[in-house]
Amino acid sequence: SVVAAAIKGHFYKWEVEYMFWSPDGKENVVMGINGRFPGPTIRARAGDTIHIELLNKLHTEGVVIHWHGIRQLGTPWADGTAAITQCVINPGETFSYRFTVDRAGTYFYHGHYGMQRSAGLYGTLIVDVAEGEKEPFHYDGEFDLLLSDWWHQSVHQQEVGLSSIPFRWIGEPQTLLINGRGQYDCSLAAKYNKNLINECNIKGGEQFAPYILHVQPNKTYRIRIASTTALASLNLAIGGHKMLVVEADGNYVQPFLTNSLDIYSGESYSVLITTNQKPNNYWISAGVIGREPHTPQALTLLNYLPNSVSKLPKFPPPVTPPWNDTARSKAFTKKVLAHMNTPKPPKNYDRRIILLNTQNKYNGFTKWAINNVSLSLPATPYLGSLKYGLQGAFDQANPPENYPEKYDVMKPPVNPNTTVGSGIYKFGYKNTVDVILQNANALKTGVSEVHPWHLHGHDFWVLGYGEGKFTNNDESKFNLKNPPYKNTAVIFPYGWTALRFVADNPGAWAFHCHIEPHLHMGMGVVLAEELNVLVIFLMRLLLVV
Ligand SMILES: O=C1O[C@H]([C@@H](O)CO)C(O)=C1O
Repeated sequence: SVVAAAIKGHFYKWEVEYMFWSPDGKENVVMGINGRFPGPTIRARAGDTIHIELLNKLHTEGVVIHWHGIRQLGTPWADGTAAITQCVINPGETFSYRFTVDRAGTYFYHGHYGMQRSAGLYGTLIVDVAEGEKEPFHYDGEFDLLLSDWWHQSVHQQEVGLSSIPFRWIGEPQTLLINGRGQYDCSLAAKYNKNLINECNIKGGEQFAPYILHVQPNKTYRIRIASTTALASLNLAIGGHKMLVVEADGNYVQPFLTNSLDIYSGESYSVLITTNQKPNNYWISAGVIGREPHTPQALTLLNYLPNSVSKLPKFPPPVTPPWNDTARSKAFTKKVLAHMNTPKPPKNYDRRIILLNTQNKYNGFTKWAINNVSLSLPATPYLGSLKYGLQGAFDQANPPENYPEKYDVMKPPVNPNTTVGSGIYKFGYKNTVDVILQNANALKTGVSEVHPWHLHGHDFWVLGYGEGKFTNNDESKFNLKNPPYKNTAVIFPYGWTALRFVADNPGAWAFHCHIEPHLHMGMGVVLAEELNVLVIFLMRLLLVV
């Protein structure tokens, strides 16, 4: 009965529908769950089973939900990726997600069909350590911040723009949101420069009222920060307080102090702060880096009790570092190293795949391609096609594992024409795979963008980052001692990022740029791991039960 109670505790009935909402003070339509935006927070303990019965109440669209950072060990069908692990849930239909959250950490969930994440289909997922276990650090209280970006144009308009000739880019977001709350056309910090922008007239109950962090003096707080932005890379800072970074993507890291935190879409971090400053209020700000910003900072308050929240902090909000200071961003990213108890990477790899990231054209459409293949998802989900051997369901040829040696990553593509395909990379059970993500120049001369790559079903070790074209000599610089163990890693402009993972989770897994419009334009690949092993695993399970 204890077991039954635990399972019952994590049974949720969710209904997804569009609803009117004002995330930033301007009424719009968002995707809500059970009438809420963002969706409800899931909180469980490591080892627990989560069971979500998802009813699609959208009238004309399918839906799925992906549990970002949860590896789905032995449950590939619960990963929630449309056309990869499942058919979309049709309007009026219910689908049951049942999976184990095997490891404590900061995670989130989001739509993984079309651009539904951009439409607001997301929420927080926190896994606490198992009963009787302890975190490797102490804290008195906790806050969870889910960061996102918001456009006033609907995702349908955005999507039509991306797939039109001429191409219409979505542009920069209107507002940055913290826990689904932001302010458009007014600022919480207007008092510092009155002539520039209006002060927000907020009473507290509004949908766009900031989520304020109320703290007691002289305590330690854990702030969990996850980014589900559609586009923006962010830098977050807390006035007057240093942050001790202790977790990244569900794994503990070697703690390090920082004044500000870079966070790319798909990443999550935990930081510890100590409220040992003068008992005033302080600004928490998040601003755009990596792309030229046209969006004001997201703002909220660190409110030292018993101060009123209306007491203005002494200093204006922290200034976001220059968006194009990539040297600073790289230095920050390289500080993220594994905690000593993290699993170590195998010393050698069985297979190395080099993935060239380029922006190209296909019949006049603007696309992103990997080794000159822009991903086009098939009608039948890969997981089923692989299990039942449906050879006609997707391209059977393996996609290329490298790109032409003469390709100049520093220049726009000489031949910008790409191909479109649905082929997959297949791995033997427990193969150690190295992936080199190679960035390049986009279509326009002198432009190379930041792309955060996210892997489903696994964590990978980030063995290194480098400039220009990856060569075999770069391998000698790999960090095999304490590489961070993550599920999302960024590639910097004109650079490469080296990852290693063990293909030990049978299934069909998405691996893609976490920028929503980029994935939609084909910036991803699909990996498949030995499904026969899965059958064996299930048979064993049946024997045990
Ligand atoms: O995919 C993208 O398209 C635009 C630009 O390259 C063309 O308008 C942009 O900034 C992207 O990230």
